[in-house]
Amino acid sequence: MKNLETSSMEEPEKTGMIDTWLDKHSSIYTAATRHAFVVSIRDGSVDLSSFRTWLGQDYLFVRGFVPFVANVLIRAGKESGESSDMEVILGGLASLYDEIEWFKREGSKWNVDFSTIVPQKANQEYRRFLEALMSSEVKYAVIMTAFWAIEAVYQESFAHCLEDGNKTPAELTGACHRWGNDGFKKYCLSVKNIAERCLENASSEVLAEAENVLVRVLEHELAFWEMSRGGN
Ligand SMILES: Cc1ncc(CN)c(N)n1
Repeated sequence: MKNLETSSMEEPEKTGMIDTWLDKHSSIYTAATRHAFVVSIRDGSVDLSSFRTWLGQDYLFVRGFVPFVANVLIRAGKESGESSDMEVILGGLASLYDEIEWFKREGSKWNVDFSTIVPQKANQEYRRFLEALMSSEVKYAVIMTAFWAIEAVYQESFAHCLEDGNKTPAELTGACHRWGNDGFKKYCLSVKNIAERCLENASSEVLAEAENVLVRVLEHELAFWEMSRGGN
């Protein structure tokens, strides 16, 4: 993913609520970021019909994710109090244009006709969840936590496919680089730092809601990988 680094300065990683929650919910976090489908890409044993299923379903997901990120952007403009939030989110939104174009190229490469694909249950449920998060009742700190988790699962998963010792097939490295690259990692860290800043000032009710939403994102991500591995 390109154009996501808004500054050449390294952003420090802070320990805060999100890391506490990831420790507490480490089994679902690991399940979402080291799923058998991802591991099969890394070890080269991936079933290409599963990859094609993932590709088609994720294309549909990303089209639903665009309005979600646009909603986060609007909220950042109105509610954040930090002007730099908007730049970070705008960078992410802009890169989704490239992402959709990338999906279309991959669709042609893998003979996946997106116009005939219908969203499977896990995809529909995830998209419904995103729609509910767009409600104005949902606090900025909560939506930012969800946004970070959605991006971070892909970053962690695909970066794993590029780590030393991988046997990722050459024709799949493009997908892995899209979310596993360093710029995307830094972007995720910027989003995490925004979420952490908001959580520092949040009430106990908002903290409980953010923790719950974080776990629910991880569950949806896990179900999405499971759906992909199901193939067809
Ligand atoms: C299901 C899913 N989750 C996250 C991402 C990363 N934007 C994605 N493309 N698809």
